[in-house]
Amino acid sequence: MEDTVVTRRTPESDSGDDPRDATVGTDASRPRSTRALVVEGISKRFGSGDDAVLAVDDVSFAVDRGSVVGLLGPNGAGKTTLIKSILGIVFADAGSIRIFGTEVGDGRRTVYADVDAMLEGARNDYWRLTVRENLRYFATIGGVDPDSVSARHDRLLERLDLTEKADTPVRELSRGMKQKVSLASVLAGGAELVFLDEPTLGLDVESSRTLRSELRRLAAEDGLTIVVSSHDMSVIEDVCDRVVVMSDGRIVADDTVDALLQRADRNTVRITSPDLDDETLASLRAQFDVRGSERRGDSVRIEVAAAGDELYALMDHLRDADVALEHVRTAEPDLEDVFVSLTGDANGLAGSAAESRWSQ
Ligand SMILES: Nc1ncnc2c1ncn2[C@@H]1O[C@H](COP(=O)(O)OP(=O)(O)OP(=O)(O)O)[C@@H](O)[C@H]1O
Repeated sequence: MEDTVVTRRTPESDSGDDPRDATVGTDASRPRSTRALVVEGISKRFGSGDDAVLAVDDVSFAVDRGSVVGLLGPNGAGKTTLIKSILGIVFADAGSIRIFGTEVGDGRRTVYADVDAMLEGARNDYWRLTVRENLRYFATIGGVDPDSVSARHDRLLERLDLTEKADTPVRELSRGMKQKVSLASVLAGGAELVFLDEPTLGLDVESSRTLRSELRRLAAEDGLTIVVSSHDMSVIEDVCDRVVVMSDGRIVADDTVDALLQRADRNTVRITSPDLDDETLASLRAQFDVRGSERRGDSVRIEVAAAGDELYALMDHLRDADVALEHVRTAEPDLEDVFVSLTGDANGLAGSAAESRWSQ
């Protein structure tokens, strides 16, 4: 199980001895870094010569304790390589990583004591063991006496709607339930920093909602620090305080969800009409920011980004061109718009998320 980090952090390893890590001194002998994670100048190249791929290119960012940070990027942007570098599964070529103030990479596995991960939407749970046995197992290999955290396990099972299945072998569960067991297992040992790659993959709407609210609660009430990677923008928008966007191995944005949304300050208008012929479309494109057009039966549907006055001008233009408006809808900009404008990638997104705002 390469994604299971098993060692315990020792008091001396939590020294927070780098001045760049702010510390809070609840106990003078054991200052706690307010940074759960500091990544500086990480680079990783795979292969050599013409076949070389610079998967991660001089990446730096930091994550505060108790915050939820989203890691976004199109396929191949370098997210998994970055997370694996942080976890010590992949060895970076350059840069440094500090976890709770302690440098990774000097052989001290203890730095990973309070870190755990669910990679690529799954975890190697033991399918022959029951749900509760899995939680106890992962607590044990995390260095925790499972009896001492049984109340925590009960709460996790309850929050994730798994109580009724607590004594059922994992192999008998649905895919969505297995996914929730994976998450519960990651949290079973009391890790303080967790990496979740596509945590809602395969979950139905209700389970996804439950899991999102549980992640928010764990961060807000238990001080858990979460780095979550997903192609589903609605998950990121819902759960994360901050978003780090990667493209071609580099960070192209690192900001709060609200600040990122403000970058996309223009609404999108979706207009359907049978009169949107090639000539009219060309005149619209010359004057407005037409984001797309699509034939739908006898009509054409276009999407145009337009703010206040632009919207009036667009409507005037359509009236002057005798374009009958069959259907008009506007949508607020969302994280997907920001993502596409930052990375130029509209394909790596969850289709349902891309369409959902039009039905709101
Ligand atoms: N072990 C490897 N050997 C060679 N190339 C690799 C290896 N792992 C990743 N890469 C390459 O590094 C780049 C970044 O891949 P990575 O898996 O980190 O991206 P990602 O953002 O996680 O993508 P996805 O969203 O598809 O999971 C890609 O071009 C990928 O092909």
